Amino acid sequence: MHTEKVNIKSYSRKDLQHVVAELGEPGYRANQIHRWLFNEQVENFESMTNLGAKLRNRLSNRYVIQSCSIVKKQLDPEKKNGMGTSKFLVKLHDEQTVETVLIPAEDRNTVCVSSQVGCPLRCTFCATGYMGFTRNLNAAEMAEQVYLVNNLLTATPTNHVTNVVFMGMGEPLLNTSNVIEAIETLSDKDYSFSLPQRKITISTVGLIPQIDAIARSGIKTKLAVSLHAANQQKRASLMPVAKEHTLDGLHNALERYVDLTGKPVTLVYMLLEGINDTMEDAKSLVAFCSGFLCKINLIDYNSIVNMKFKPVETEWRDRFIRILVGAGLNVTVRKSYGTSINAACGQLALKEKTLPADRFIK
Ligand SMILES: C[S@@+](CC[C@H](N)C(=O)[O-])C[C@H]1O[C@@H](n2cnc3c(N)ncnc32)[C@H](O)[C@@H]1O
Ligand code: SF4
Repeated sequence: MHTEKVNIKSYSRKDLQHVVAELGEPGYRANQIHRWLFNEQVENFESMTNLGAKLRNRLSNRYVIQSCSIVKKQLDPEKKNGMGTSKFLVKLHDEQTVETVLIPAEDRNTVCVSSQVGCPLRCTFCATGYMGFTRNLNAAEMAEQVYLVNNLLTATPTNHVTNVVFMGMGEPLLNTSNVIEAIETLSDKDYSFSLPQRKITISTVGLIPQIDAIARSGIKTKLAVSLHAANQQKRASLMPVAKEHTLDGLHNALERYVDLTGKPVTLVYMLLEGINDTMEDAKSLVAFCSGFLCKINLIDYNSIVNMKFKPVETEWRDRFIRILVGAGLNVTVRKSYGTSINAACGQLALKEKTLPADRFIK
């Protein structure tokens, strides 16, 4: 009977322990294999020279090594660090594709990683939400998005990835265990890439049990919560998931998170004209921020073809900011990079695809 070989990269480090145990090998072999796959990034079992010919043969009879690859690049003409904001279409282990974005700045090179093919949460302002959900990415597929971009950057001496944000396609906390595994691989101190966990940010729509799980997990990454409204009714109409993961519940979870980790949370707020931008909305945001350490990151709405939302005028945004700052909050404004190539937040699924009728400008 013909059985298809499994991609060994689809296994977590723990699964690799089972793989070697089944072959009657000692546990340390799992770490050796993991190192060959993710530190040396080898493409065949023959290269795993410290395993012995017999074991290498047995592995290649059962498994294959399949990696992700970049199948399309789009570069923003505005350059920093020799490269502009760049969007990469990355082919996964099974031919599905996701988008990965490089955002170079004066002092850093940030890679925006996708965690799912599509997203099931259907936030009303996000193009990815309209793709529907296909599947979660495994840990290797997330780590490899970073390696692929890093390999391009390191072609230029002294240039490398310095920050990673899980802000690409998908909701990372619907794929928590794989995301944590990817973070552990990217930050493994024995590997040459070895990115400190504090340079990695997980962005979530605000899933309450998963925020608790992240706090308890002991990982040292940063947490960003996409808030976008501090009024329950408004938030639920923008983000359907907020009906179940309510603002009150989220506030309590963030208090617990900060208590346990000692780290502030970034609240991401996208100003949408006539929707969440009134002075009353600013005051609700101030009230939401009491009781736990946080920073506000105001972001611009990146327009999605045919969607009914509009970004606010700069003067209006400044009035909003004055209320927040006046209340003693720490506010930053994120400049949107990459809009000319549809690489900015929420634009990652944007193709020539038509959106449903309720998203058309009325
Ligand atoms: C695409 S999401 C992925 C991470 C996670 N699912 C989340 O929602 O936080 C990353 C960020 O993009 C924001 N976003 C989505 N659509 C946007 C749009 N049209 N303009 C600006 N930001 C958008 C989200 O609210 C979130 O803060
Ligand atoms: S904003 Fe995040 S959670 Fe919402 S649909 Fe987009 S990817 Fe999913």
